[in-house]
Amino acid sequence: MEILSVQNLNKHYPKFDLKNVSFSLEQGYIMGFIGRNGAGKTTTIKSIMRLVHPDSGTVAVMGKNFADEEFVCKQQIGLVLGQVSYYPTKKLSVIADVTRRFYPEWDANAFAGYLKRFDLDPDKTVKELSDGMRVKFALAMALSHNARLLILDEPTSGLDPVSRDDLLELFQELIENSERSILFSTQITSDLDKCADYITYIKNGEIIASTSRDDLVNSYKIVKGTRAQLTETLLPQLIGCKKNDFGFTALLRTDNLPNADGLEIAPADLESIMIHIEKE
Ligand SMILES: Nc1ncnc2c1ncn2[C@@H]1O[C@H](COP(=O)(O)OP(=O)(O)OP(=O)(O)O)[C@@H](O)[C@H]1O
Repeated sequence: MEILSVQNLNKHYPKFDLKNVSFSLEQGYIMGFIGRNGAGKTTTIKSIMRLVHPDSGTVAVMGKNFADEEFVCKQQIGLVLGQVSYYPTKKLSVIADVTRRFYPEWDANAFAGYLKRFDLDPDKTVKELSDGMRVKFALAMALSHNARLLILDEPTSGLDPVSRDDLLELFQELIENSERSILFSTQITSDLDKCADYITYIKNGEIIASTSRDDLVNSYKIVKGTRAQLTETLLPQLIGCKKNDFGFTALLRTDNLPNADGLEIAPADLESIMIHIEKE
């Protein structure tokens, strides 16, 4: 079942446009949302949640139109925005007490269980938590109102590699029974190599790919060659070609491999795909 469907979202800012953003996410999967700084990831997430008003477009959560049934849709979503701050001087237990009033499905036992599991002391204040603990606290809250869709804006930024790995393992565990899905934006593409089933890639406010990670990665190759191998036929097919004194490195669509005879060919990963596409 489609847990999230985004169709033709548009949002105009004086110096930026989100243009016809469309993608969808099935239940039971993790989707990574990538793009350079300023590409429009947060604006997309905020437009989905109607924290900013999109100029046009529709969002559906489990088949329900978000604009028509905002309350019902929001019950299904756990949103964790970057730099989760809440009220720094309030205790976790107090914040949870306020939050639970907005969620009829709030499960106090589940909340206590997640606090224990994430090693969070309810008597601590938010400012006493590390960045990783703040993300975990936000997740504990989202999971305690039984959110089916977790939308996380850069949840792993600012975390050390071990805490990031911990969190990625948790994400995978959270989708294990196929009831939940996770959409998370990140700059750290290696995190997505580890856990994302799907990738949505936004560039200058436009979605340039939304597909399975494997399909995306397999549809490109990294090619290297000498200057002499940079022929007129090959050149237009190279994406983000970087030249140096000895030769060149570029991205090539796998479909165009027949034109790469004699070149050194290596698999692409998300980072190299992004770097070459952005350089183009
Ligand atoms: N309230 C606003 N008013 C005007 N412009 C805005 C507003 N919010 C965001 N923008 C602009 O929209 C563009 C996209 O910003 P957005 O925060 O969505 O990018 P992002 O992909 O999340 O970037 P980052 O990875 O740096 O967080 C930027 O050029 C930003 O300056």
